[in-house]
Amino acid sequence: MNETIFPVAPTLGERARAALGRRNLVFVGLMGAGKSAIGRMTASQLGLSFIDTDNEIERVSRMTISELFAAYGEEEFRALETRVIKRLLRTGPRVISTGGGAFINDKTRKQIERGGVSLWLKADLDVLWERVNKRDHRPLLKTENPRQTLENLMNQRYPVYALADMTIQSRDERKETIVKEVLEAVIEYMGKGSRHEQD
Ligand SMILES: Nc1ncnc2c1ncn2[C@@H]1O[C@H](COP(=O)(O)OP(=O)(O)OP(=O)(O)O)[C@@H](O)[C@H]1O
Ligand SMILES: O=C(O)C1=C[C@@H](O)[C@@H](O)[C@H](O)C1
Ligand SMILES: [Mg+2]
Repeated sequence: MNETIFPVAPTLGERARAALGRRNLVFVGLMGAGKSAIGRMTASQLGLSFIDTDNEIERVSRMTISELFAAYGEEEFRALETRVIKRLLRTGPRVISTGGGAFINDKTRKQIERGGVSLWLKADLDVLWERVNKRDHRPLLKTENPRQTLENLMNQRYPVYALADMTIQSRDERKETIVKEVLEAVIEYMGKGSRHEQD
């Protein structure tokens, strides 16, 4: 019997994986933007491993983020975060979801610029608040008016997150849809005159 073999078109994930090459894909953005949830699903589509820097920091320090802030303060936490991210970028490629403040730190942001392509998951205050107000494990939001604190962080940080290579709006939409947009953005960014084109 004659068998006809049809060429199989690569999936969106496979095309994005090829476009990414040896680069890490690094998710940045505020608490609740979806970096962990969308990052994990994106990694699975790309066939890459996934790591969340907050989880990795908790693993290596054997302390929770809240405990680290309480025991050593934010500055020490940032120094640890910088070290952890540097190591993760060196041993990729992988998908890395960063803690909300990582990209704001100049040193960490420069590392990410060198070792990865960055994607800002941008979200409105209402979306973020809806997602973060259910849990109280975030030390920076342990204030009298956490919604206002979140808004202040948006005002301070959004100009810096805007330096990321790509931006995708995180909104009340199925996670699968956001992941698809992420993969399309990677293909477009890596293909069209990105600063990583020659890598
Ligand atoms: N598109 C979406 N639709 C519905 N829920 C979402 C969507 N994206 C994320 N979420 C949910 O919002 C919550 C916050 O998301 P996630 O933990 O991924 O945010 P994060 O950016 O990693 O926050 P943090 O910086 O605090 O770790 C989670 O419960 C997640 O499942
Ligand atoms: O936005 C921030 O500065 C933070 C976000 C979290 O992911 C944690 O990294 C920590 O709570 C600090
Ligand atoms: Mg997270």
